[in-house]
Amino acid sequence: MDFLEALFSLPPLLYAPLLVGSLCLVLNYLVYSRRVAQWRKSNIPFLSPSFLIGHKYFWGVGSNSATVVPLDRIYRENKDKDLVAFFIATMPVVLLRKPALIKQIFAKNFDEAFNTGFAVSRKDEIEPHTLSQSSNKSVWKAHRNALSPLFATSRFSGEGFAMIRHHIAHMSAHVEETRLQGKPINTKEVAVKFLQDIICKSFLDLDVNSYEKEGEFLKFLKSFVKPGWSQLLGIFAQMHLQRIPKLDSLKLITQRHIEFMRSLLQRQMKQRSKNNDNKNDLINLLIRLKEQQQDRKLDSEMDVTNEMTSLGFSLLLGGIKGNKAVDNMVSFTMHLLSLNPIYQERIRREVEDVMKNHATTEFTYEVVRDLHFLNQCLHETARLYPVTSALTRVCTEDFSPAGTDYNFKIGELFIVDPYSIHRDPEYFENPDVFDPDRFSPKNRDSKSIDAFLGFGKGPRKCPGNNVGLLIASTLIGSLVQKYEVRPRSHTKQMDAFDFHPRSFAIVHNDDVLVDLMPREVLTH
Ligand code: HEM
Repeated sequence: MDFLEALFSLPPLLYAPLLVGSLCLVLNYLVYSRRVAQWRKSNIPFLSPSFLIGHKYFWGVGSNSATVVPLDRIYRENKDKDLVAFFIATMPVVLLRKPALIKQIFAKNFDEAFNTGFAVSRKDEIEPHTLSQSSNKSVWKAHRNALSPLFATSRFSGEGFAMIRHHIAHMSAHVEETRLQGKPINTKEVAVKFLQDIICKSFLDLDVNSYEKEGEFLKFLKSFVKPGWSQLLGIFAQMHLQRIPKLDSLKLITQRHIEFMRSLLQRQMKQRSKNNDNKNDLINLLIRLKEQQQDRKLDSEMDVTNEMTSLGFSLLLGGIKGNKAVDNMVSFTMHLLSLNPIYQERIRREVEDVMKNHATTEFTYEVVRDLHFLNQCLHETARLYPVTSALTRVCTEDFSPAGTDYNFKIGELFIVDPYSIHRDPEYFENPDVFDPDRFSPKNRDSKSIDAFLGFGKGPRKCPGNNVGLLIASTLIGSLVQKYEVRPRSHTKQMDAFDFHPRSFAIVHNDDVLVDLMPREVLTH
């Protein structure tokens, strides 16, 4: 009593924070103890929370370490377990360690663990309906089916590749100009521009001309991708406070984004109808959808404008994440090739041989499709530097995976850390070494196939991976054919401490610069 009296005799400015702080401590304690009791009952091994702020390894995240660093430490310290639960701040998570259990939950128990955890308030018009964030299985299924023809790489065969060749010429001119000015090549910048131009043209029929002044659309794209504190907070809030309506500024897709996307799609559709073109892209898909509006029974939660906008965002956000994945893949591969000239030479020989087989001297769809060693290099990069530090699923129904005695309850958040699994010697020999031959058909075994998570797992795995690989192969193949790639900014192989500390994605903290030496000069 004396204590309370003393407390309330303080000025409110002093005692209010003390009261709120104490209340938070009590709430935290309740959250922790309830969940720990549930894990104990469900046979899930767990790590007790450190003093009030979850697991202590995460305390440095965002300031001096990337998310993957604490995840990797927890993964390595719990070798004897299939899975281990702990808290990231007050957020309880279950880290799945074993590929067999991951496959079981992500594929066989798909119906019980469908959500990715980024599901947002169902009241939002657009975000809950985009592919990567969808928490409604029937909408997700319909959208994935509708979009699947757009992810087929055969779309780029024949005349479809002419557009890509046009962008190869554009990119090559830009790279050559930079080189002649004596400057290094910024691999990420080259990849982003190449990709952006191709993805926007092939999906939205939009010429964004990334090499020219940054237009309205590129500014719009950029607003999604900058890793910063607000993005980190937004993602955390999204995973943590799913039922609480979020401030617009913390949403990934804000009202401003929605309005921009709606008017962009309408403009493109109008233009298409006027020109009477028939292309196999998103714009045609939306026109067909609109035509079917009368006789089609739309999901009651959505009208056709919202459905079209969310399809646009599905592609764009997937494409942006994909863009990020592809530009990362390209710049990490260029980094690794710059340190391993022997593999550059093998790519060069492969390009020459494949072109000869196809009786051509230029890149075509068929040439790129047959660059198998280059494809192995890209997979090996995705193994060493997977795009995300956490694949996630949320338990949507109570279940026990077959053959285990774990009982998962609704709301349990599963995370998988591809970086740690990919660097576990149990699945990949000499895991820190860049060795593209481990992905050759001869060397691949079911153990490493199950453990490879570069494109995700189960029905929600990446639908755009082949498009991404095709674009990355075209870019790298055409550069390596002409130039020898030498390291400039990163002269040793990067590890987790070179990653951006405020990004959930595994991205470089600095630009990756290389020098390009023309081969004809070198051979003289
Ligand atoms: C080649 C580089 C790429 C990599 C490494 C990559 C990686 C990934 C990963 C790890 C996921 C999460 C899968 C899971 O949770 O199981 C994902 C999902 C997704 N990706 Fe990609 N991606 C790439 C390219 C692309 C491209 C180019 C696009 C689109 C044009 C794209 C569209 C998507 C979409 C829409 C999803 C969400 C799927 C769903 O939830 O149903 N990706 N990607």
